[in-house]
Amino acid sequence: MSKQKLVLIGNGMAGVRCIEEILKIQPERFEVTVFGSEPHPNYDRIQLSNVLQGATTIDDITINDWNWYKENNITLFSGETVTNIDTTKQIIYSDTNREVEYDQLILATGSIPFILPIKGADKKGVTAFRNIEDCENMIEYSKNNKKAAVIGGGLLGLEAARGLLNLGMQVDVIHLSEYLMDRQLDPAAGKMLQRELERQGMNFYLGKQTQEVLGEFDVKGLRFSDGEEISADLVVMAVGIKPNVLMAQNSGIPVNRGIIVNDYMETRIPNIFAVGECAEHREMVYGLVAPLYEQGKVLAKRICGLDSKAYEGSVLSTKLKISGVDVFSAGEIFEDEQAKSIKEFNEWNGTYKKVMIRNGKISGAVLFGDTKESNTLLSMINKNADVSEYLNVGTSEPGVSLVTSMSNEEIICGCNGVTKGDIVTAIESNGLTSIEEVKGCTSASRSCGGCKPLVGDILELTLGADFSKSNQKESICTCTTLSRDEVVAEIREKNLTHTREVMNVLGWNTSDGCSKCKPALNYYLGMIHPVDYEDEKESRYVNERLHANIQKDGTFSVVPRMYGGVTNPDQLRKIANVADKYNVKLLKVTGGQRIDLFGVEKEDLPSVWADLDMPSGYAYGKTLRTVKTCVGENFCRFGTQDSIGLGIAMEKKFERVGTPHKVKMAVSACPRNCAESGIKDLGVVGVDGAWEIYIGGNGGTHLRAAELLCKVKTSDEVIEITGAYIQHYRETANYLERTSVWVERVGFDTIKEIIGDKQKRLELNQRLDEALSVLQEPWKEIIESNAIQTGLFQKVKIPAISNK
Ligand SMILES: Cc1cc2nc3c(=O)[nH]c(=O)nc-3n(C[C@H](O)[C@H](O)[C@H](O)COP(=O)(O)OP(=O)(O)OC[C@H]3O[C@@H](n4cnc5c(N)ncnc54)[C@H](O)[C@@H]3O)c2cc1C
Ligand SMILES: NC(=O)c1ccc[n+]([C@@H]2O[C@H](COP(=O)([O-])OP(=O)(O)OC[C@H]3O[C@@H](n4cnc5c(N)ncnc54)[C@H](O)[C@@H]3O)[C@@H](O)[C@H]2O)c1
Ligand code: SF4
Ligand code: FES
Repeated sequence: MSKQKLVLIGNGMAGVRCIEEILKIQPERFEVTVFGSEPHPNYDRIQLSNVLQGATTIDDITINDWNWYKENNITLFSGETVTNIDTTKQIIYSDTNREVEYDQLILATGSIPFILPIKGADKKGVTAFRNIEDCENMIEYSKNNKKAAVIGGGLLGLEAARGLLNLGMQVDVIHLSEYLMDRQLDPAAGKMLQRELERQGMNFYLGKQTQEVLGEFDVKGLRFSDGEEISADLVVMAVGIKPNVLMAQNSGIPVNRGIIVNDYMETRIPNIFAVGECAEHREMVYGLVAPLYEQGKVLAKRICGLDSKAYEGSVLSTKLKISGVDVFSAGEIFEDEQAKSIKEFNEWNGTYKKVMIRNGKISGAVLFGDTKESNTLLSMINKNADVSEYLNVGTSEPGVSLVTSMSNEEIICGCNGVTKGDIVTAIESNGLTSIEEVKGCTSASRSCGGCKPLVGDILELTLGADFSKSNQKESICTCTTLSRDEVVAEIREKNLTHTREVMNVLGWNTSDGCSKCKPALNYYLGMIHPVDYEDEKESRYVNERLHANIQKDGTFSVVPRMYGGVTNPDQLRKIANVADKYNVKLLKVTGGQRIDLFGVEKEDLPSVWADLDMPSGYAYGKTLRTVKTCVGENFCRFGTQDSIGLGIAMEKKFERVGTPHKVKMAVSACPRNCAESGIKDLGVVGVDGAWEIYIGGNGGTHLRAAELLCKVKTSDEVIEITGAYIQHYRETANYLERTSVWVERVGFDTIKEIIGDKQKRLELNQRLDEALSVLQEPWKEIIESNAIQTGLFQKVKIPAISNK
């Protein structure tokens, strides 16, 4: 019997997922043809935000590569748009004049971004944010332009804004409503979100209607309806989307806002179905993958002729994908006569929780600052749980994973609708041992990736001692299948000495590597060959290349070192003189007890350093940042030890050496802990004639208390332990892994055992001393090199060497 011809129009997330579901049920039933306007294989659109934010690359976001189509005998016409459908003859026509017959046809044409119909919207520099090309354009634009304006403070606009900040642009967000994410949050959460994003560097214009894009050919700015104008080199429109239905409509398929479908995704024309953002079901169109994937499952069964449950609509839930901002919203979010809420607001922690109740049932939730309960709440909303169930949920003990107390019905992966029970069953019946295997088997973590940590926790819970998080093989980037440990082992074994050589010898699938692997390889090579390796500056991030921190207005901040946070009148005078001479816009005492000079022009940096004549504080570097100290025995009534002396000695000894990520230390002379030793990568606390050493603390976005490693008597012992700890971290952590994450991954007890071993401690210190022995003061090196100044700081300006 000849196969039925199944044609899919739209090679996006919803359509291709539906084909996958069909292949799972009846792999041989159809001859499948796919048309896609975009010249790419099926990719994860969700991850474009992460690409823009620099957390992943375009190469990493392919869901099904070209081979997948071949392996499944699917004919793919990519970069080809279907222009018309003859619904009587059952033929489709494309823009290359191709004609293809179908027995069954799926429309999955997605949405198109809404572009405000205002004057100037067609100028060069105005873009939407929907596909790979938009993303690449923005990245390209950011290289030569400084100011971006994002119109729309919804999910897409804010994720785009964060990406543009990461790309070094100054970002204004223009929003119609008085508070952000007005479709997903209430005003309280919207305002909290605004404060947090302002802290991250975004600037907001709220309650503003954009009237015109200014500029002759290129964008120069925006004018609002109240007459106010702002300047901009790039304008991103993120004001919503509309279902892409024109071609279907012109072909006579009934359309309202979207293509009208029933509970089985059937349109009103025989043998034509619609799925995804282009479909309108019970007067709803959806713009998130979870409902689209549910629709795809129902349609797959229908098309394969199996009895399927009707699609009855979905509860919407969203999380904002911006690092350091936890926001969750699901179901209904506004109170009315029947819908009441339970609210908890913790101003101190900056957290907010609102749980909505309609007719005694949980009907929605908004979480800000702490989204741990999001999975539990989403499950409750989905099953219409009674409010008593919510009130009886206990909080999990600190340090115990949330998944321990979750029931099997609770959803772990919101995007793909996968429950804890599904994952546990898959692990047990298929012998799965890694997140990647769980992803392949259940689809959990396959879309936005936000549920990965919970999947890891379920593996650990189910496999117990057989599961080791540190054994999870993850390649360092998509240029290679090798993990960090494998790459490091190969560099050592084959004595590789350059990044290019590593890429060639280890069979990289790209010629130049990518933004993930290049700096990582540069670090690993430097760690392995500390004396001979010549640092590849071009592989480093901009702040490290220029030895200063770029600010949102394109100027730089300069932080000279002040050992142990101690300064003197001479240094202060020099800083004051430099501030006057170079019009420094802001002088600020940092959390690390030193002085930051903000607003220095790039070309002035070498002269500023020469005039300061102080060492670099490495405030930009992946190395030791500061050793914060309390006043200690010299002045404090409670101090019994010399915290300042020890802090200065540590800072002088360990400064400049490259580490996988930044390292912060502190020394307090008594348990009152004025230097905050408990939240540092390494913290020292004076107690009864001894020093306690704590490791793995973090005071940043993922707050973590440091753990007590050991107690020693003398300052020399502190320095010896610290040296071993730093070197062990240098040798075993992944590039860009903070000690707080490393300690958890490798295991505190393992680290304690290695540092506790006298011989190993000695060897680690010897290797660290070798690395320390060749380091130079970077500012001095630049001041003395004409070539570096010309190459890196544009204007040739030879500063006078200080006559001190
Ligand atoms: C930056 C960004 C971040 C996002 N983040 C999230 C998130 O965190 N969570 C979430 O759930 N959702 C998120 N979304 C939304 C999610 O990506 C979409 O809901 C999903 O991709 C829609 O799938 P779809 O298949 O319906 O449409 P699409 O993925 O848009 O696919 C439709 C495809 O059809 C093609 N096409 C259209 N017409 C034709 C034609 N006539 N002929 C041939 N091909 C055609 C289009 O070119 C397109 O490739 C995000 C979206 C963006 C842009
Ligand atoms: N994390 C996520 O889940 C995520 C991330 C990105 C995109 N998406 C999806 O992508 C789609 C597009 O996202 P979106 O944020 O563009 O849509 P949206 O509709 O959620 O938000 C658009 C926002 O723009 C505002 N707006 C409308 N007109 C405006 C104007 N003239 N000036 C200023 N602001 C205006 C609206 O008030 C609204 O808050 C949505 O379906 C969204 O769910 C989801
Ligand atoms: S930590 Fe103790 S010794 Fe140091 S300043 Fe505070 S109270 Fe004084
Ligand atoms: S929650 Fe998005 S992939 Fe699991």
